[in-house]
This record gives sequence, structure tokens and C-alpha cells, in this order.
Amino acid sequence: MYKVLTLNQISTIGLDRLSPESYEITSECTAPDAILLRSHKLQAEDIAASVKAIGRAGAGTNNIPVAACTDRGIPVFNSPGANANAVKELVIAGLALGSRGILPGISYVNSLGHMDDAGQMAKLLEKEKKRFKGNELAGRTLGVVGLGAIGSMIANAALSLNMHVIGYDPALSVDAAWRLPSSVKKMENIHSLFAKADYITLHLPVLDSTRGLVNADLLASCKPGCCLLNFAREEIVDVGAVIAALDNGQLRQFITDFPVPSLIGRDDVILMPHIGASTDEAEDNCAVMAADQLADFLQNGNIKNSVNFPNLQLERSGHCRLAIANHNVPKILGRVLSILADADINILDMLNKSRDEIAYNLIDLGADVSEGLLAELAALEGVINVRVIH
Ligand SMILES: NC(=O)c1ccc[n+]([C@@H]2O[C@H](COP(=O)([O-])OP(=O)(O)OC[C@H]3O[C@@H](n4cnc5c(N)ncnc54)[C@H](O)[C@@H]3O)[C@@H](O)[C@H]2O)c1
Ligand SMILES: O=C(O)[C@H](O)COP(=O)(O)O
Repeated sequence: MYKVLTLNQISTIGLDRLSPESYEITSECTAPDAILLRSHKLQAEDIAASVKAIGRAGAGTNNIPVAACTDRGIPVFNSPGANANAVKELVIAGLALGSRGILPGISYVNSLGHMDDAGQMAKLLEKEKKRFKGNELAGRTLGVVGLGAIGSMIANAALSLNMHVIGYDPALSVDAAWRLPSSVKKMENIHSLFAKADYITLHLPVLDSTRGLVNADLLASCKPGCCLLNFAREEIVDVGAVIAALDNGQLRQFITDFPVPSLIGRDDVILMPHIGASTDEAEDNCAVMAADQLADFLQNGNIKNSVNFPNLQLERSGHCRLAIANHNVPKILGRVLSILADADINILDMLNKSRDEIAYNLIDLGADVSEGLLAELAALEGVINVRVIH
């Protein structure tokens, strides 16, 4: 029986993938085998020694101490693309809110509760509606920073709204490049994107290299009157610099899913409570993906969509499987194999892959391994953890 600790509300459609015969799902547990979470801020010291894997039902893993997990041989999984459509739709709504007098218009109408004559109200609204005039998105230029799962969907949607789309992504994957229509103009650097776009939308992860990326220097290069949308992460944008750019007219509007107190109460700011992925569909998709990935790791050692371990999947064969995480240095696999050979254990299949400082091995064996042999493998220099899966 595997114990899975949930640290956020996870869709039951996803949790149902973990059958009650093999999994106990609990929101309180001192020795879980795995953790399933969304945006809960997880501290390294709160990850019990028993934890073998962490599943993020969502995209961003900046709430998880990934480096500490790597050191401890714990793979961290996320759910790439599973909530991208939800974010795309909210960003399209953000573009509409940023181009038309929708929110002030609604709030004006709601302020007329004292009126009781429909005819008079209609007359007043026809007179006042000029205050809520906007502009169309068609013909304007949208700059998309980060052209991964979300950014590429937004680029496509904006093209269908007859916008011009320019994009910047210095680490674009081959898959993501295939998803992009050729009419999306790739910019060489982020400054030229800021200089050309009427609307700029951010869809990149928070990393050391992207923290504070949108700062006073970058905002100084944007087209005066530009509208900035941040549905990526709070830390990517220097809010003080955004407020200064709004005050001096460099920015016309800031729309974000990551409110902070200094932004509240401004007419030129639209704040949402981190609801980019808050749809039934996205929550179900993310939970299903995260649960399936955790189950495949716990039951088979397979790794799919890990942010710190190599992807590695091997069909099961033989009597049992060893899953070994080790530091990515020479000779460790050779030593493992010679211990197995000395114990007369036949290897039926195996796969070994590395990613940065970590290496991971799946070894299918023709016979069971003793506790003593497991301890010998675990004690090898460079081996981080060893698991036998029956
Ligand atoms: N508001 C929300 O609720 C919500 C929901 C989902 C994701 N997010 C955030 O959006 C981010 C992107 O999600 P995704 O699913 O598209 O991820 P993704 O991994 O598919 O795409 C991210 C893209 O950003 C690119 N990138 C990395 N560094 C960059 C840089 N310096 N400049 C430009 N591009 C850069 C990558 O190459 C990649 O193509 C997530 O990391 C998460 O923080 C927010
Ligand atoms: O990175 C993500 O997937 C989003 O920020 C969604 O976060 P949530 O799962 O807490 O809504």
C-alpha cells in the first residue's frame, strides 16, 4: 500500500486514478511515499525521509525545493500543457478587458441602482457610453514572451483574432517550435519585442534567469501606451518598475494574476486571484496527469514529465525491478552490475539515462534480491537511493 500526501485540494477525477487497493490518499501523514500538490509552498525540511516522488498538478514548480529533491534522489513531476487552454482563455479575456471599457462600463451600470425609470436609464446610458469606448484587438501587435504550451496557444488564438503576433523564447523546444505557425515573427531579443508590441503577455517560468526580468530598463523600451499581462509568476515582474511605468504613461495598463498590495485600487491595473488554471477541466487534466505519473513511478519506476530527472520508461520483464538514482559520475553502473553478477543474478533488461548531475537506472532481474544485497548497492559511493519493485 502506497501512501500519498495531498497538500492542496486535488481533483477527485485525478485521485480516482490511484486505486484504493494500492493507495491510501491522505492530507495528513508523517511517512508518505509521495506528495501530490498544486501551489502549496513546500519546504525541504517538510519532505519526510520516506518520500520517493513529488507530483505537481500544474505547470510551475517554483513552490517546490527542486534542487534539494534532486540531491535526495526524489523526482519532481509536473503536468506540462494540462492547464494551458484554461490560461489561454483567461488571457484572451484579459486582452478584451485591456482593450475595451468593459470593467468601468459594468461598474458604471451597477452604480445606477438608485434609478427606477428604464427609459431614463437607457437615455443616460446612451449619453454616457462614449466614456467607455475602446479599441479593437484586430490589427494590433501582441508580443508573447515564452512560446511553450501556453504561449503557443495564445499566439494561435491571437492570430485568429487578426492580431499580429511576435514572440521571444531563447530556449524554445523543438516540439514547441512545431506548434508555432510561421506567421508568428520570432524576435531576436526581448527588448525588440517590448519596442514593437501593443500588448505583451508573459508565459515563461520563474528561474534565476527570469526573476525580475521585466524591470525598469526593459519597460523603458516598450511602446508608449502598451498593455502588459502577467499570467506567469509574480517574481518575473518588478512591480515597483511597473507602477512607475504606469505613472509616466509608458504602460497604459497592467493585468495580472498575481496581485500585491501596492497594485490595489488603481484604475490602470486589473487584478485576478491566481485563477489562470482554475477551471474544472484544467484541474481534472492536471490531477489525472500528475496521479498517472506518480503511479507509474511508484509501481514501475518509470519517469515521465519530471523537471529534475531524465525521462525513462521500460516495459516490465523478469521477477523484480531495481530503480537506482545516483550521481552522474563514471563507474557507478559498472559497480552495480558487478555486485549483481557476483550474486549470480541475471539481468533481463535495463535502461540508464542521465540529466545534469543525476543518473537513473531501471534494471529488470531474473531473481529476487536480498536485503543484504540491497544494502550493499545502497552503500556504493555515488548511489543516492535504491528501490526494489515487485
Ligand atoms: N496563472 C496561472 O494560473 C498559470 C497556469 C499555468 C502556468 N503558469 C505559469 O506559466 C509558466 C509557463 O507555463 P507553460 O505551461 O507554457 O510552460 P512551458 O514550459 O510549456 O513554456 C515555458 C516557455 O518559456 C520559455 N522560456 C524560458 N526562459 C525564457 C526567457 N528568459 N524568455 C522567454 N522565454 C523563456 C521556455 O523555453 C518555454 O518554451 C509556468 O512556468 C507557470 O509559472 C501560470
Ligand atoms: O503553474 C501552474 O500550473 C499555475 O500557476 C496553477 O496553479 P494552481 O494549480 O495553484 O492553480
